[in-house]
Amino acid sequence: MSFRTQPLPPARLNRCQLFGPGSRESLFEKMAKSAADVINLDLEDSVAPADKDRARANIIQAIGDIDWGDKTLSVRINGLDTPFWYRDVVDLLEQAGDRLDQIMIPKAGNASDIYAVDALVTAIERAKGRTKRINFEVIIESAAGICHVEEIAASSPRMQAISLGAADFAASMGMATTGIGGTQENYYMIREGQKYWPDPWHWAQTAIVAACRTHGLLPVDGPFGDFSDQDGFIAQARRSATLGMVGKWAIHPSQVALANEVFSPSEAAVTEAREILAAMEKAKAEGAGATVYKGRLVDIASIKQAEVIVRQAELIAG
Ligand SMILES: CC(C)(COP(=O)(O)OP(=O)(O)OC[C@H]1O[C@@H](n2cnc3c(N)ncnc32)[C@H](O)[C@@H]1OP(=O)(O)O)[C@@H](O)C(=O)NCCC(=O)NCCSC(=O)C[C@H](O)C(=O)O
Ligand SMILES: [Mg+2]
Repeated sequence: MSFRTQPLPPARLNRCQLFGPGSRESLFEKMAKSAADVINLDLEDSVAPADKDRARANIIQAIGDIDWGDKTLSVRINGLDTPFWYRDVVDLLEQAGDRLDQIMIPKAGNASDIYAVDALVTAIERAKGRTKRINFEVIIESAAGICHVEEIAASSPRMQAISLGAADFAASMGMATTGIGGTQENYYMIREGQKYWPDPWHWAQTAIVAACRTHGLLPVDGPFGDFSDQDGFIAQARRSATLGMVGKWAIHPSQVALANEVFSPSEAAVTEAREILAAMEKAKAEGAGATVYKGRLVDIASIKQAEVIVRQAELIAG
């Protein structure tokens, strides 16, 4: 164990990030009224090139006009490989009000990408006297991004969260699929004639979780494209939660409640976590570092595991 203690991530809910194209302003009020913790207004891939200017103007207007409640409000800018991203940053930082919390940087390939956006944001904040710091969230969705995920996580004090973008990630990796997240038909094992489908996203998710946990960020699972497949969404979200991710994107309103449900610990889980903490308090008072709870070992590491669940429950309770 390093002598450095692992930093805690930002103490805010991030169970569901609801996306909507900046060019569909009729969706904005509905997004604001949804039960998502984070709203992502999109300037990137859900907006056609010809609509970029209009989408930017819509978003800047909506940031000030709409009551976003206590949600985290984020705008996804265009990638650094496009001619659009600098105008996104300049217009947002010069014209949008203080309600904007975060910029999402897509297709990050290395720490220098974040540095470039940070330099521009910092200059505009100073020039315009913006006192509220704009935070960053990043999407890992390329081979370069996953190779450099740890340096990206460490790249700026503005960093709050990293998501996996399964669609662009699959394309960049040359994966033989057009599915966005979830089980992939041809990714299977055979044992005694039975097919079994492992999770092709597992390793990338785990790398993101490790980088985020090392640097005190929120690891988030990205989109699940087939919004008619609720069971598929839940299965993917449960796997992500088990691996340490704190939430998942919704690309349709029908996915919001599913994400909130999966990433909120159940009453039974919270009760059990509190019971483990109580059992360990008792053990400590008796001079023991381990004890038995419901027939199984619990020890000092179990305290930390239980605290993860209790902390999340406390955040939800407000
Ligand atoms: C996917 C959609 C295009 C579907 O839109 P639509 O056909 O209008 O859906 P429905 O008719 O089923 O809508 C039912 C009602 O819900 C409202 N609605 C629809 N979408 C949203 C939304 N995003 N937020 C809030 N409300 C929404 C409709 O207006 C209907 O309302 P009503 O008539 O009052 O009943 C659309 O959902 C959509 O555009 N989704 C977001 C797409 C997006 O932002 N994509 C970008 C993120 S994913 C990505 O980029 C990939 C990633 O980067 C990677 O690489 O993996
Ligand atoms: Mg993408």
